[in-house]
Amino acid sequence: MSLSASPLAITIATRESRLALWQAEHVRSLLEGRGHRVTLLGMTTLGDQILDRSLSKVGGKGLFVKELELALEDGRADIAVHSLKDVPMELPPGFALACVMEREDPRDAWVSPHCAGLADLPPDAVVGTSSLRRLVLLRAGLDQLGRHDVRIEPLRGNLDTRLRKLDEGRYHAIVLAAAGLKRLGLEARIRHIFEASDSLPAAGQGALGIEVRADRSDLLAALAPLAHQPTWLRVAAERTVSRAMGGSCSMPLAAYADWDRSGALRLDAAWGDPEGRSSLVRVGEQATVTTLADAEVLGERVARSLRDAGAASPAAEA
Ligand SMILES: NCc1[nH]cc(CCC(=O)O)c1CC(=O)O
Repeated sequence: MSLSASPLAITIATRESRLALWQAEHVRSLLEGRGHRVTLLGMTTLGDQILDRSLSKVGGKGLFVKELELALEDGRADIAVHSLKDVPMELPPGFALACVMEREDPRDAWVSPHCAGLADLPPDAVVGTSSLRRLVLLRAGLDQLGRHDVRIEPLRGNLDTRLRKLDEGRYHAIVLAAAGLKRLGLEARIRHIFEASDSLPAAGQGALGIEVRADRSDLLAALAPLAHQPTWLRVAAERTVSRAMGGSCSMPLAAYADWDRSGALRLDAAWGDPEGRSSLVRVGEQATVTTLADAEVLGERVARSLRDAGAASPAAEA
């Protein structure tokens, strides 16, 4: 039995930020290495155009994904490469996640020209971040240090834009995904990487997923060898927590899974009240996980624990 699918001509739909292009090129080279012919189709999505408002206010993650899906639907492209963090928990009918690839560093990074970390910030400092998750986790860390003077301000734009805003002096420090910085060769800008215990990552952070039309069995076969099963199981557990909590990027939710020394999957989750009315809720559980279904059971359990511990779904908040 041959494991290799027959060579295909594959067009990749991609956003045009430097990070998105790096990711698409990465998949291109892996597919070319397996004998496929690959073309890139660059596209600007609504999410890339809206830079002045917080994404959570204008419709969330789907903004980065929808236009690429249209290109798959009408046949202009065959596959779309996504940062899994930006992919909604439920894909629209007719689409499938063909594979999840090996994870880059999933942690958050602290970037600052003058400050080594939270404890090092000058009085009334301003820290930039685009995510509610980072906001509530940073707030909790700052509260622990008694730093009620520090302000956390929104920061939007692609990676280069965010770094430029830091360099212009608008922030003392910013917090970003380490994965993006590392992929673009910007690792030298990282002053500090938060351990998961200090800034629990978002579901899927650092992992890439490839989306196809569900009826393209030729592509499903061609992409299967790019899958990294240990990553897939981790992010399946994480994404289940988000889905069970009704998660979108308007919810300050973290979910992070990793294998422990015994080979079990340990899943941690955190939820914070963006208005700061209640303190951070944090839970964690582990289970033996060998299938996607096992991962989802663990994710459901952790979501239930979060709710039992006081985390609220959007409906309950309204
Ligand atoms: N929300 C934007 C986004 N989507 C994916 C990444 C980084 C890389 C990744 O998680 O794969 C980023 C930037 C960031 O959060 O700083």
